[in-house]
Amino acid sequence: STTTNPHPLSPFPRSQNNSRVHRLQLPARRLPSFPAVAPGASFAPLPQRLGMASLAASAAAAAEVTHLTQRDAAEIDEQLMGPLGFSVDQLMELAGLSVAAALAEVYKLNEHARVLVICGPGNNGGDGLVAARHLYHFGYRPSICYPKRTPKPLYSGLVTQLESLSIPFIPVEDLPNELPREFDVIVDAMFGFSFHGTPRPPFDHLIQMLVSLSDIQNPDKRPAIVSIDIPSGWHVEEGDVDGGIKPDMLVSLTAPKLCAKKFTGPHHFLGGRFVPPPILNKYGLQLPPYPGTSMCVRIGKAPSVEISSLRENYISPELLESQVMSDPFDQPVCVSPMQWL
Ligand SMILES: NC(=O)C1=CN([C@@H]2O[C@H](COP(=O)(O)OP(=O)(O)OC[C@H]3O[C@@H](n4cnc5c(N)ncnc54)[C@H](O)[C@@H]3O)[C@@H](O)[C@H]2O)[C@H](O)CC1
Ligand SMILES: [K+]
Repeated sequence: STTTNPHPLSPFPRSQNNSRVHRLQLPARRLPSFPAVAPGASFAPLPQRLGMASLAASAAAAAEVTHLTQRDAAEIDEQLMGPLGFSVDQLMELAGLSVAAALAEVYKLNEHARVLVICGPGNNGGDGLVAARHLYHFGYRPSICYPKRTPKPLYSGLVTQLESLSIPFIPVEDLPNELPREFDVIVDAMFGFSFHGTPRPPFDHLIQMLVSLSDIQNPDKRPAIVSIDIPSGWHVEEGDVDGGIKPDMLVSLTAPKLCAKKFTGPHHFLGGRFVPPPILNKYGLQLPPYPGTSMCVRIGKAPSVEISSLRENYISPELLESQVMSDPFDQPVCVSPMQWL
């Protein structure tokens, strides 16, 4: 045999005949162990091929999506970036792309081009920087507020990339008083699952600013707030315990954290389509399947679609996202919106 000894950190155990077994086994933390994942399918626990009749079952299953503790979220991150071979840059790129894709699904370019991304000092802020770059390439006009920059090559590289696109960085003290007039969407990328305690300056002020915005009742008179992974300032497990931000949209990454159970806004999405079976199995994750090649999937029920919006833009997907199956030949029968007109 030409095989050599495995690297000491190799995740692949030797099989008896001394060849590498390309299946990483992490010790199970929890009971459930799901059947093998079908090739090309993201997640085994939910039915991979849902017909029209099983849409109700799908909605019910959405209610059973796994919610992670703060500790498990951090542990999964460590395993992805340790024995599972990912780099932080890779995961952040996919996380940020998921956020941009989810935002673009809900807040269409023609009405929501002006996006302010407020970035914190950690990886949640990094996700925001990546999302801003993708939004730019989707045609949006992002601006960034990044008051506490992290002096690591990953972050300075992301800043350089954004500067090369002439994306404005707005110092916190120069943020316009009249945010609703200046922006259509605000992305909250301040804190994710490592947040603890109460926010320190200048984030206390920035969070208060978003709280005041979410107090404006008429959604047409204020920018929509999109939180990445955790609504910043919320307790990662308890949720909004202190009159915090009420985002319109939450994009959970990898899996929702416990605080997401308290999210009552209209748009909850899951992103971070990179979770491999060893993590799914070890943590017994129940997650919805991603449709087709999408980087994000809606969790829970979509708000009802207005016929007028379909008439305006009839080439939009004809199905609610939650109805779209991963297999293009397995879509439920749908009446074209043009036939309704
Ligand atoms: N596997 C995944 O799902 C991935 C998710 N990603 C994103 O990363 C964040 C978690 O990133 P992390 O760097 O661990 O932490 P945070 O961004 O939450 O912030 C840490 C940062 O904040 C400071 N801090 C903590 N508490 C406070 C406070 N009360 N006041 C002020 N500052 C505070 C702390 O000192 C640190 O500097 C996750 O949520 C996802 O968004 C990855 O991008 C990809 C993998
Ligand atoms: K956040």
